[in-house]
Amino acid sequence: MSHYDLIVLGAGSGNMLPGDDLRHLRTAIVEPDRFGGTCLNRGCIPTKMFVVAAEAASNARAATRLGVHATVDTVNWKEIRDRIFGRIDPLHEKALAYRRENGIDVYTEPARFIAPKTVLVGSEQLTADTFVVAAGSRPKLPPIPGLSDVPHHTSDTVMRIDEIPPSILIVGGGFIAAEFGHVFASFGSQVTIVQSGPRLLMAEDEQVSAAFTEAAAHRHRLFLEAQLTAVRPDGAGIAATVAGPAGEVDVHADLLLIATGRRPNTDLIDAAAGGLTLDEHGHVVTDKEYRTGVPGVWALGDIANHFQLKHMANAEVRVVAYNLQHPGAERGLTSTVAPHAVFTEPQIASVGLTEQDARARNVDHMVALRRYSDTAYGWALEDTTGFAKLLVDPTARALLGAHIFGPHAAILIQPLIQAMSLDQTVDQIARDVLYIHPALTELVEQALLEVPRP
Ligand SMILES: Cc1cc2nc3c(=O)[nH]c(=O)nc-3n(C[C@H](O)[C@H](O)[C@H](O)COP(=O)(O)OP(=O)(O)OC[C@H]3O[C@@H](n4cnc5c(N)ncnc54)[C@H](O)[C@@H]3O)c2cc1C
Ligand SMILES: NC(=O)c1ccc[n+]([C@@H]2O[C@H](COP(=O)([O-])OP(=O)(O)OC[C@H]3O[C@@H](n4cnc5c(N)ncnc54)[C@H](O)[C@@H]3O)[C@@H](O)[C@H]2O)c1
Repeated sequence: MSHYDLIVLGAGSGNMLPGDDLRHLRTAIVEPDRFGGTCLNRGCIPTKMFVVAAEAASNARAATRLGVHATVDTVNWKEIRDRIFGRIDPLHEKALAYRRENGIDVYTEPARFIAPKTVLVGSEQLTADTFVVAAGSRPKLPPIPGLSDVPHHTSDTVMRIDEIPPSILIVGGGFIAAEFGHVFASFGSQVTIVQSGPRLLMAEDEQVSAAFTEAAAHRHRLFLEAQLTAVRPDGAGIAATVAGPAGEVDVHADLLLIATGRRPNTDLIDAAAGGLTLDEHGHVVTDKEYRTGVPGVWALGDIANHFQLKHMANAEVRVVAYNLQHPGAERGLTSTVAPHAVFTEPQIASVGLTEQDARARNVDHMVALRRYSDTAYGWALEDTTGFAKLLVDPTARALLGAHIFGPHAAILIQPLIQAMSLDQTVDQIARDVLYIHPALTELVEQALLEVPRP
């Protein structure tokens, strides 16, 4: 049995916790897989590196409408894949060696609680005064009859395949379906998406979700309000029965990708044996300062929250690191504004309330909308579908939510996130700030100017 001041379970976001300020603590990190966790190894980073390559192919094809006649001769998947993972894979060994060189004990088998503040790692029992539980989440597999008998992928494995599949069937209509649909379609695959809901990206503002679903229908074969009721081997690929409003349809695909959400790894760490309380979705329950119900045990990231976003996990690490150093003066996140982006085509970014949220919660609101095509740079781009939509409190004239659908949405939304976080009014950010002409940021300025004045 070894005892530590601090044990961190999971070296995804958890690996950022032991910094200079906590160097005096005798620390262990338990990570059975790769340092960097989901985001670095099989999430944000590699997906966006594939998206960069997808955009290069997609932009080359789209340039024709501007009079630039380029063709995409070949997409060399192996070259793209090996370049991406050739950059990512060495980082694990470096991070692990760095931790060990700096006096941190690293355990490379999974941990599971056997009692509050006691974990079993391999055959070794570890105890600590302080635990930070950051063991993340993993893909959830739906109960599709026949699934265990056919080859299938999740986001964990699909980026390591050897060839671009001529056709791909994606089950699910969320972030991962939208991003991988874009990547594989840009690389020449025929993409079919089977989504249980009536639109793709159902959690987005309904106008964004509807516009994206319409755009996706031009690129992919879509089955909405549909389920896979059976799947079986078919040559080197699979055949699936898709049941939807139009009845049952058989679909063949060379590759099957399941993207129906993720579940927290609380079962893997036996959170219950550790005395941790779980919510109805299996997440560890914490207070606003990220304390669990067990004194000295903290939890952060995907295992503890519903955001499932890396910038939220990063912010939580900073808060927990602060709280470990300031007993009695703990704090929560300084901003409760949680933005996100979907790196698909067209790009999507969002912060705050959607219009359907505002209606459902009876929140008094005004809506302002500006199209890309009505701004100078959007006009130059000849964009036909993009828009920025704002929800505004008519009394406080503060932003309640912002949703952008179109090129560079993830960057364009940043001043609006700033405004919400810093409690600026729409009038301040519309009129007290200069926007560079004719940059695309004028979309944000002009959307703000569309907000009705009292
Ligand atoms: C395909 C994909 C794309 C994404 N893209 C984005 C994006 O663009 N932007 C964004 O903000 N977010 C994105 N995300 C979400 C983001 O990756 C996660 O929110 C983030 O990585 C969560 O960090 P975490 O530290 O909580 O978990 P993780 O990074 O998953 O780290 C948890 C670690 O715990 C380890 N672990 C598991 N079991 C045990 C155990 N028993 N004992 C000890 N350790 C254990 C795991 O091996 C893992 O390394 C994406 C996710 C996916 C799947
Ligand atoms: N850009 C980003 O920030 C980014 C990118 C990728 C993933 N992520 C994170 O990863 C998480 C997981 O992504 P995801 O796309 O797997 O989940 P998701 O929760 O975004 O979407 C899951 C979708 O699958 C559908 N679905 C569920 N069961 C189904 C079934 N049996 N048949 C057909 N459809 C079904 C749901 O209607 C939903 O639309 C996200 O919540 C997100 O936080 C973030």
